[in-house]
Amino acid sequence: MKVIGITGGVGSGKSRVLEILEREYGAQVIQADLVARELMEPGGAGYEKLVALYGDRILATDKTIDRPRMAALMFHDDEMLQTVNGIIHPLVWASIRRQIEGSDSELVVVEAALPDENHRDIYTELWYVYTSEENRMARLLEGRGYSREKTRSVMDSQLPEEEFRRMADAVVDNNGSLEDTGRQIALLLK
Ligand SMILES: CC(C)(COP(=O)(O)OP(=O)(O)OC[C@H]1O[C@@H](n2cnc3c(N)ncnc32)[C@H](O)[C@@H]1O)[C@@H](O)C(=O)NCCC(=O)NCCS
Ligand SMILES: Nc1ncnc2c1ncn2[C@@H]1O[C@H](COP(=O)(O)OP(=O)(O)OP(=O)(O)O)[C@@H](O)[C@H]1O
Repeated sequence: MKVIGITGGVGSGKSRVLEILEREYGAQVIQADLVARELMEPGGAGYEKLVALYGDRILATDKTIDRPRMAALMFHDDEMLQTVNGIIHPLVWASIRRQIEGSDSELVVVEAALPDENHRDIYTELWYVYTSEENRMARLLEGRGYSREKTRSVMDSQLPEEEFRRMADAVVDNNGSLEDTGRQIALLLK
């Protein structure tokens, strides 16, 4: 089994790269963001811990976690960011490891915006999806309706580009068309 990690900053195109790997190469896809989301639903292992710490400040009226509100708090408060990461990330990595162990797929792809040196052993290879900040900003404003301010605060909460490059085994440049990105992926998988 080959396990490829896909990392990169917010809006760099990780999900698009995942789609190509799933559609054209039959990869099984695991997304850390989605794993975290499930853990934070009522009944999930992370929900009680976060609610015990932050209470109504992060809850919607139906008692689910109010994600836009939590983003507005967390991406502007480094202490909260570190605390949430400390609660959620160990649970996310444990879940990802279990899913890989239980998989019989030849190719598994793990999308993680936040690569962690301590979990590098999960991947056979780690790819960094590189897109300039200007292009990411433009794509997120247009494609996802993010505000400039939200995008900036998430970017500032993530690793700097040099760190991503240092950890990665390969770089996929997604500044051009998706066809171009697809060609780079084909070469990397040769
Ligand atoms: C704050 C939350 C509720 C905001 O949810 P929302 O639906 O608005 O955004 P979404 O989850 O799509 O994330 C938006 C962008 O921020 C990035 N991001 C999310 N969490 C983090 C974090 N802890 N540090 C840096 N970037 C992050 C995502 O990769 C994505 O690029 C959510 O991001 C969250 O619960 N984060 C903490 C859990 C976490 O670290 N998840 C990331 C993968 S493990
Ligand atoms: N090569 C490309 N050309 C044009 N638009 C693109 C390209 N790649 C991605 N996009 C668009 O940019 C936006 C961000 O891409 P995507 O959702 O794949 O990023 P991501 O890295 O998965 O984001 P996140 O970190 O939030 O999970 C989307 O609207 C997507 O359609």
